[in-house]
Amino acid sequence: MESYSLSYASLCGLAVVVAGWLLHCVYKWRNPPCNIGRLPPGSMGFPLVGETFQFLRPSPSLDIPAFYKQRLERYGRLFKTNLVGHPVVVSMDAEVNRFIFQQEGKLFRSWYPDTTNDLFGKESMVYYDGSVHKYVRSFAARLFGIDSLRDVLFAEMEHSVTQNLAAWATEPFIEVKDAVATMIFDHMAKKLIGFGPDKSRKLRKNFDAFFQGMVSFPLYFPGTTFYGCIQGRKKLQNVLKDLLKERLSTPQMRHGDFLDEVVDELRSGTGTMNEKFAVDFVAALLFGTFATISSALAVGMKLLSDHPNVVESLKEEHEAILKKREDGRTGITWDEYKSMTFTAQVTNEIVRISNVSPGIFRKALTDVPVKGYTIPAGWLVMISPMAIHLNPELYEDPLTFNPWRWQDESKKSTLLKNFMPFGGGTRHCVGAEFSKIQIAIFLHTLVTNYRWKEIKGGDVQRITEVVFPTGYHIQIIPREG
Ligand code: HEM
Repeated sequence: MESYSLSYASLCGLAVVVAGWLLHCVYKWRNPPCNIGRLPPGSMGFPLVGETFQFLRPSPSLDIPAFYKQRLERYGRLFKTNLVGHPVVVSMDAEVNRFIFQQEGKLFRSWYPDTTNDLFGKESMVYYDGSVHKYVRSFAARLFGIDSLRDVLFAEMEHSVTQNLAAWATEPFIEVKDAVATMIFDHMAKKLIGFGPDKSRKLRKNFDAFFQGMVSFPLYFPGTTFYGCIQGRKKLQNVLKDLLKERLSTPQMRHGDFLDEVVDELRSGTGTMNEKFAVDFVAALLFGTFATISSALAVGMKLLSDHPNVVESLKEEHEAILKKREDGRTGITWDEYKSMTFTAQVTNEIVRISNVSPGIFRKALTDVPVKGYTIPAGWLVMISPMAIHLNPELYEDPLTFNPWRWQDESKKSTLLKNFMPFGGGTRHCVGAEFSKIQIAIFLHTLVTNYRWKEIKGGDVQRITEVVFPTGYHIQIIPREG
């Protein structure tokens, strides 16, 4: 009896110690240390998962999700949280964002959560900084820089858009995001790795679940979104690795694609690029081109369908361009592209509302004071372009698709100052101009030759970018006359 009470007492004692230890851990989790100053307000959520599940909950409309709205009301434009185990300061403050962009490699450096690194590779472009980063950007500019865009890609994009729209017009309907993604992927798979449509479409299947992985919880077992993503990435990497190996073993054979240049670089012996990086780099470019623009254009098509007055103004601009042509030419010139003022305004509105980038991540290299708070060394900062672009103090009536807001010269510079869909500073998006051209050529060819009818789908949700849970299906119809 006595020994029973003793062991019962020890068990109770142990339970108290464990409970105390757990409480201590929870307290430490919820009250992270800050050496100087004070942390921004906010909650670190539950141990291990933080506030990840709240963060991933979509809004059932174009509006900013509740995760941001509630914290904006409670804490203001700068708040702390924990996402997938990382302490993060979320910035919805345009001034703070501009400051962070300018501090790349000084107070902050590019850093992405393990989930993103698992998807894009631990040594992807976002991993490098300083001179290696500069070198990689200049390497990408061989394909996406202004000379290549104007002299090579421009005409190719027009050809690809013309061919695809004509093919879509023979179908009862198309799902916009998927059709645009296929169009861009086919073009880019040819340019980057020399794949024709058959091989390219097989390769793209590996990307299908990929994009969701960027905003999924990193649970790696069969059946989870994250598992599907990583499997897709592995298959993709194997295809690219085998291709690179084959190309390296036959360097004398030229294919007229970007991989030729990668092979030259790897064989040059400068050592700046290695094979592992080359594979991740090409995969990221393949992904970056089609996933981003297809999402933006799907939102763009929905917004245009809902705003026929914008379509009318687009038609006016593009028909005027056709009328001005005196030589019976059919292709768009670079000068014509540069003259598409209203189209540029429409493009701005599409990227402002769609917010394709889920968030821009940086890591504080030291304790950084901002707006009366401290971002401790080692913490992440997540810049949310969406929260800026949908802020009614910066963009009047922000959920309204209004290309004319960009017309007023007196307001334009303020709008542009706060416009950050492509990031900023030394990491400004490599594909920003490519994206704008692709959208302009698409809109030109569409409104001058076709009209369209909504068939099904089109309901939207927003995580940060806008998504269509049941797709968005439209019929493309040739215009008469
Ligand atoms: C609507 C289309 C697009 C949007 C909204 C977009 C957005 C962004 C953003 C916000 C960043 C900054 C990331 C950071 O600072 O950490 C970025 C970087 C980047 N983007 Fe895009 N992007 C788009 C299209 C493209 C395309 C078509 C390409 C293909 C070439 C591309 C390639 C890249 C690359 C390589 C970087 C990394 C730049 C660096 O770290 O220096 N993007 N993009």
